[in-house]
Amino acid sequence: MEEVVIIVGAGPSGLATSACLNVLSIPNIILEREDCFASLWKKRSYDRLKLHLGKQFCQLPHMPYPPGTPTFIPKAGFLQYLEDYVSHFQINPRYHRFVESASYDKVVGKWHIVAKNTLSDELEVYLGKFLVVATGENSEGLIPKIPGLDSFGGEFMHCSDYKNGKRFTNKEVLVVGCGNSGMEIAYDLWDHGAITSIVVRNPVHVVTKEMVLLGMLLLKYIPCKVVDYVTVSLSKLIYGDLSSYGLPRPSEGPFYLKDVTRSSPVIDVGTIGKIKEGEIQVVPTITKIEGDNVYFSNGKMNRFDAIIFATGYKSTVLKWLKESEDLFNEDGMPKKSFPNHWNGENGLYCVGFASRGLFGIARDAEHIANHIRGVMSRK
Ligand SMILES: Cc1cc2nc3c(=O)[nH]c(=O)nc-3n(C[C@H](O)[C@H](O)[C@H](O)COP(=O)(O)OP(=O)(O)OC[C@H]3O[C@@H](n4cnc5c(N)ncnc54)[C@H](O)[C@@H]3O)c2cc1C
Ligand SMILES: NC(=O)C1=CN([C@@H]2O[C@H](COP(=O)(O)OP(=O)(O)OC[C@H]3O[C@@H](n4cnc5c(N)ncnc54)[C@H](OP(=O)(O)O)[C@@H]3O)[C@@H](O)[C@H]2O)C=CC1
Ligand SMILES: O=C(O)C(=O)Cc1c[nH]c2ccccc12
Repeated sequence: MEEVVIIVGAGPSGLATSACLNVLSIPNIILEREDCFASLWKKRSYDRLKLHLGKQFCQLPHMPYPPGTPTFIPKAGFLQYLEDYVSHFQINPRYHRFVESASYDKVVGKWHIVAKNTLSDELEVYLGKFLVVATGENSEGLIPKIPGLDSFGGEFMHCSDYKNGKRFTNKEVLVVGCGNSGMEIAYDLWDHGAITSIVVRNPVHVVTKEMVLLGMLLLKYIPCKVVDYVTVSLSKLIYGDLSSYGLPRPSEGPFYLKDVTRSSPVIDVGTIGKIKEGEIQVVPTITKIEGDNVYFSNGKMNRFDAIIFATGYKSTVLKWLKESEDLFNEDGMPKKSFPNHWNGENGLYCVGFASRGLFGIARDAEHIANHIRGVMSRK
């Protein structure tokens, strides 16, 4: 099958790119390994998830949210928006297509893509002048290697498999990782009556969603240093010094760190209050696991029924994309820094790899579609 543009992945990134190309009347197809679009949101995220950035930072190109949409949109509202987006722009991803390899054929000047049809188990070949990688920064969950994890007697899972705390009532549960997933899942577990602990191994910024919204608006007019000063001051005012609870603040500011290290500040959903009340325990790094017992770097030990690893994700693009040295590093993330991260050679692009959430995705998609139009009009 031959197409002008082949997009791999039907998450918000793939959908946004397809919409921008459709608006420019540039033919394109999306190949998606799952049976639906936005599979991360539909299948691999917990029930209580809400968008944590204000709606103005979460819209895809060419379609604002309808009037009356709340500032912070729940998962179901975001999925409804995507449903409307897909039907409005007549996007029809090809589902059950697991892309296994993509390489550039210099002789014919086209990308040669092999996808497994997971329904028929047959391999299909697609040819495209342009290839857009939209498989995301969260393609696979990361579980760290911890000595003795294999011996753990209870249940353990990555947070992408966690839905809610219903079956953990009265169970001793350890959450590993204090990013936004870990912190919110710890709250959800507590809310369902689990005896909850969370591993925090490094300093972390704690903010409210309103502070992030204010910060994002201010960043348009004021230098990052000043915005960070305002944000940290507000955080100190609201949360105080959390180091005695095991949550010291980093010395660098939250927006600076987001920019430089890609790590997001924790947007508190109530977890901090529960930590202060002693309802959720903060524990340091795990040193080893023996059976049901987990040992920590402070020499203490506790038994747990379950462990939820909220320890981040990885990109899987290097598993299938050959000859991508100019665009991706060995972690499958862009080599070039923002804002020049999205454009490779031979018609190769990536969308959604700038760790800038949905507004970063919208920006990449528009750049890519316009660039493809430019290349096509020069030929
Ligand atoms: C829990 C969570 C909450 C988030 N909340 C927000 C938020 O509130 N606001 C915000 O701005 N950002 C948020 N983000 C960040 C980001 O906006 C989302 O992760 C977003 O879904 C990324 O979109 P994407 O299309 O790049 O990747 P994904 O949504 O991960 O989509 C990638 C798609 O590619 C498919 N795929 C992968 N490999 C292959 C292959 N080999 N062949 C075919 N298909 C493949 C996957 O099945 C998937 O459907 C959140 C991230 C997470 C993990
Ligand atoms: N809309 C929303 O409400 C939500 C948004 N998100 C977003 O999704 C993305 C992914 O978030 P998330 O899933 O939290 O992943 P992150 O990568 O943001 O966080 C991973 C966390 O795990 C910790 N960690 C990693 N390895 C270990 C280890 N071996 N032992 C202890 N701790 C460890 C990291 O700590 P360290 O810093 O020490 O490496 C970090 O705190 C982020 O951009 C986030 O903002 C996620 C959830 C909800
Ligand atoms: O959910 C995330 O972490 C995102 O990538 C969205 C985002 C972009 N810039 C930010 C700054 C503070 C918190 C979240 C984000």
